[in-house]
Amino acid sequence: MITAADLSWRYGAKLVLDGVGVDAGPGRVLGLIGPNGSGKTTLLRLLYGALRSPAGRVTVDGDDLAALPPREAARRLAVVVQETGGETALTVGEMVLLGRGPHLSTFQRTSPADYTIAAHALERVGATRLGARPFAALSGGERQRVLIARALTQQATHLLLDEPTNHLDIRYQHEILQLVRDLGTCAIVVLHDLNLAARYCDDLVLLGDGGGVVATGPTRDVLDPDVLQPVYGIGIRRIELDGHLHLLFHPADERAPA
Ligand SMILES: Nc1ncnc2c1ncn2[C@@H]1O[C@H](COP(=O)(O)OP(=O)(O)OP(=O)(O)O)[C@@H](O)[C@H]1O
Repeated sequence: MITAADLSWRYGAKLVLDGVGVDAGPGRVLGLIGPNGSGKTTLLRLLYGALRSPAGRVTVDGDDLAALPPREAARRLAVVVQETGGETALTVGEMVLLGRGPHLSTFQRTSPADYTIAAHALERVGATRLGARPFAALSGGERQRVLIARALTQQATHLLLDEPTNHLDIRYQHEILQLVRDLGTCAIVVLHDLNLAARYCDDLVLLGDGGGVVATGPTRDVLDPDVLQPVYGIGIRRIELDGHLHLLFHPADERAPA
């Protein structure tokens, strides 16, 4: 469970987040959505402690994140962000094994059990065949899957992901988000694709341009065209198909009749 209240952030004079709260319950997948520049990545960084809000606080299972020793924080929070390790000389297998770091004491070497955990994680993201390749030589989508495998290897109790479907083809977009769901751990995920959010998130936080939360709550409540249209500035229709909610988008000059 991750909760946060009253978070704010400025880049210079620009107020990006103002009094933002987040409530990610145990075993639930919380999506952070909103237009470009609304502060999703900044909020995620506040939630995993890369940035420290001048006010408010973030708690992980009730403990203040700012007070957790780094190793303990890393056992609780696994983070998958964009553009990680592009210049590294590590192989994929070595990269994934780094996820065991928070579980090893200083100078302790990885054990066969650690290798098994890493191999299993690579298998879960469909990347076993990449194990011996240099990480830096992978495509964007392959890298993304390997970084998710590293997060799984970390066996943290919470997972935070920034646009994990970026670079992934349509099959892996669904497979990775289904995997996140199946893990059953508390996850917070920045997503642009509202239809992926509809399918895989239990709850959503919708950020607007003004630095605040426009709507928050169960996914079906937040993905309301009346709520979304003014925020994204595009016509939106909502349909139900095969038991799933889908959104259809219409630029202003093609607005479908209600
Ligand atoms: N290091 C920085 N220095 C100055 N401004 C920044 C910095 N990082 C982000 N910003 C600005 O803060 C605002 C929020 O950025 P952020 O990346 O959090 O938004 P986002 O919702 O994740 O955007 P996107 O959907 O485009 O990825 C943007 O206006 C961005 O230009």
